[in-house]
Amino acid sequence: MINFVTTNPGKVAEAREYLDEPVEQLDFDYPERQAPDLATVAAHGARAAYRHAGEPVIVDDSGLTIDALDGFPGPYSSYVEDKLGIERVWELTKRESDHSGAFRAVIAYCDGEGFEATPEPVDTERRGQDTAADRRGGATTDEQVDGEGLPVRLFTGAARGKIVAPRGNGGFGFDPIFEYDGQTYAEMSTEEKNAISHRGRALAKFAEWYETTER
Ligand SMILES: O=c1[nH]c(=O)c2ncn([C@@H]3O[C@H](COP(=O)(O)OP(=O)(O)OP(=O)(O)O)[C@@H](O)[C@H]3O)c2[nH]1
Repeated sequence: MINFVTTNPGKVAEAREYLDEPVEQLDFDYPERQAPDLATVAAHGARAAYRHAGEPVIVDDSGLTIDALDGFPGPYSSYVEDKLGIERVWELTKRESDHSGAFRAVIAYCDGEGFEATPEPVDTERRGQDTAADRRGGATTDEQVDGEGLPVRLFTGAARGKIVAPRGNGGFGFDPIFEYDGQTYAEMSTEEKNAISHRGRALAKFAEWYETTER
């Protein structure tokens, strides 16, 4: 059983669809650290979530980056969704000539144990927001991320697409304004979205590692 610590049931639904292992949602709003990269936020969150749960956990920190807006809203996606809403994010993007953007997800696993440091290859598909912490990928130690004393393993995924006027009723968050290969995420089934999405790609890497690693 995997404890997915998140307040977002949309993330859990995708993980359940993807992973063979049962996924339990632990609805705990861990304190989110403000940082310019998702990896730092996810690693910090996984430590806090592990301390809260006392059992192995995963957390996901994800966000939308819009190229013409210099990667906005990035790690602040949740806040921007809450305060501006997706319609206004589309309005901001509409004025620009370049509508391209990317979704990125970092899944962080923490079980209080150490890992061998074997960095994973990084997605080549993304642009902008590619910080040193992101590039490191793979196993991290506290010193490598933020010196808080618990090792965390990171799995990243990215999908590039286009910001469009809202379409579709499925999914959650920014799904209606993110188009990949002619369809918005909100027009796809969970299965279709998982096959190509940022989270699906991160989940694939996590699943491969989780299923083949003795813990
Ligand atoms: O349309 C979307 N399709 C996706 O696949 C997706 N993945 C993430 N997001 C949005 O990006 C922010 C993440 O913020 P976030 O990682 O802090 O999560 P959150 O605040 O929703 O929950 P929690 O896990 O932190 O409790 C939130 O605004 C999410 O709605 C998505 N939007």
